Amino acid sequence: MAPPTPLLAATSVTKAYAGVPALSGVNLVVAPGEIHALMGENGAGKSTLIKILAGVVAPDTADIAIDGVPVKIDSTKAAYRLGLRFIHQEFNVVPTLSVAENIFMGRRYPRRAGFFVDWAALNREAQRALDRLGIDHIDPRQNLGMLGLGDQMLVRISAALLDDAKLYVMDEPTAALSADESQRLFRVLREIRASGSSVLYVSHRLDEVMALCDKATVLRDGRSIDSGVLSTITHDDLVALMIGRKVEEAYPKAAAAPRDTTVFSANGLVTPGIKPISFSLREGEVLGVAGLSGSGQGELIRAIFGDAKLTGGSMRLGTAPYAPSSPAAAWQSGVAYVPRERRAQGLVMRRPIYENITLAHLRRQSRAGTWLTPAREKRFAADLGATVRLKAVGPAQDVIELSGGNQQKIVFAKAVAGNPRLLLLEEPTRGVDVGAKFDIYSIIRERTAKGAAVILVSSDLPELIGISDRIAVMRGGEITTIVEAAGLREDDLVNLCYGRPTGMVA
Ligand SMILES: Nc1ncnc2c1ncn2[C@@H]1O[C@H](COP(=O)(O)OP(=O)(O)OP(=O)(O)O)[C@@H](O)[C@H]1O
Repeated sequence: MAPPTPLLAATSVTKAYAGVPALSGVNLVVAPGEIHALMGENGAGKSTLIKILAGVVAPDTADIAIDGVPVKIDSTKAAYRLGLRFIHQEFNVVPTLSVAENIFMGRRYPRRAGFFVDWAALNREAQRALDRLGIDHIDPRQNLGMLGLGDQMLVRISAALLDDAKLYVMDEPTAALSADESQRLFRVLREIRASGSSVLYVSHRLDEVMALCDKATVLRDGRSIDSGVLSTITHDDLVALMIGRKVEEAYPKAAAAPRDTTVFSANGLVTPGIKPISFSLREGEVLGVAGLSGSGQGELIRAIFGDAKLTGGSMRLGTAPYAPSSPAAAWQSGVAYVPRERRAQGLVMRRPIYENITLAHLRRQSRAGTWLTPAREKRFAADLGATVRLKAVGPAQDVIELSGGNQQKIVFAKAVAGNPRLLLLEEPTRGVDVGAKFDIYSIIRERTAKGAAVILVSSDLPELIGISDRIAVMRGGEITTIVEAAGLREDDLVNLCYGRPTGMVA
């Protein structure tokens, strides 16, 4: 029997940026009614390929057919008309508009008398879109900007699901979602598959891909390496295809137990987003922070980083009182921060890599008595880049030209460069490929071996359990419990996040 006509066939896709190839003759074939994973390490070319399908980036060459018919995708409108829907990592939303207006963005609003916007109908339709994902905690009338990142992602996904399409393209949709929200998304994606439409799914979370997707296409260095049915390949072989080497995927163990010296303590800390919080951290200790999105994790980190108004309580760093008036003051005290919104908070996008890495350390470096020359800065950045396996043309390349995962590696490299005493990490491996992820864990271990303490906020539960010594669970702006990470099961942690007893099957 002849194979069915592919829903999407993209062949010989080539794209170079300023002469540097990002894609070299890539092929991607997606059948109707399948969830197809697009995989590859950071900088392999996944986003470039997706942007070409979305009509955002013009390819140098590409033959694209939908349902066997050759098409030209030269604008986002053309992609939309062809039945393609995109949910990107860095999405375009208008925070000052309502959830409903964002869901209907780019579409015709429901109208009364053919002229006036029918707001009631708009909100009703938006609610229907949210219902599909089982979302009942978001009011379509509230401003999108009031929502956390995870909820904003849910709104975007709801918008893409508003009308039936042929192919839904999702770039790391679960990176900002809680475990429960991810499960709801997967249920909808399976419904889409059952209806005969398809999903092209990009994720660095391999377990998720193995459980959800039918087939995968693997890119490496801008070339299609292989493509096939996922049930016929092992997890380890898939990693080896992506990275080109075997990767040790065990969470590195700490060289020694945390020492008894206290590095940091919070005593009754209160801000507008958190209720009194107290805990202390020892030298070499990693404290994980778990919780449903918007439970106060971000507020806690910002309070420690001098970026929130304290209305009560106090902190100590080592033996001295610690009350940073600004993030700059926190850096100066030896507290470093890897923010989750790297574009907004972590990077100066239109400046070179070396400036981004050294920016925060300028004073410390020049105070050491040597001039901070560009050559020295570049050398420093190149060394740090190598430790996180940065894929870039060189340290002088602008950050905006790097792939998402490589940008995240720079934020991390910048944070550890100054040998901080306290390292605040929010989703440090979000968007980072499996090889570099384990390099990042090793660097965390190196720091703790030298006595640094770490606070790790992460929605990746295996990571949280694998790297933390203890895990603080947050709910409604307070720490409800702190548990030992060793031996903790993922579903018990999920139950704790929901305030349910452990041992329950979610
Ligand atoms: N605007 C640009 N200018 C120059 N080079 C670019 C530009 N956009 C992407 N590149 C380069 O193209 C290559 C592929 O990047 P791409 O973003 O497609 O990777 P990716 O597979 O999506 O990675 P990630 O998993 O990190 O998101 C990278 O080497 C990147 O630096």
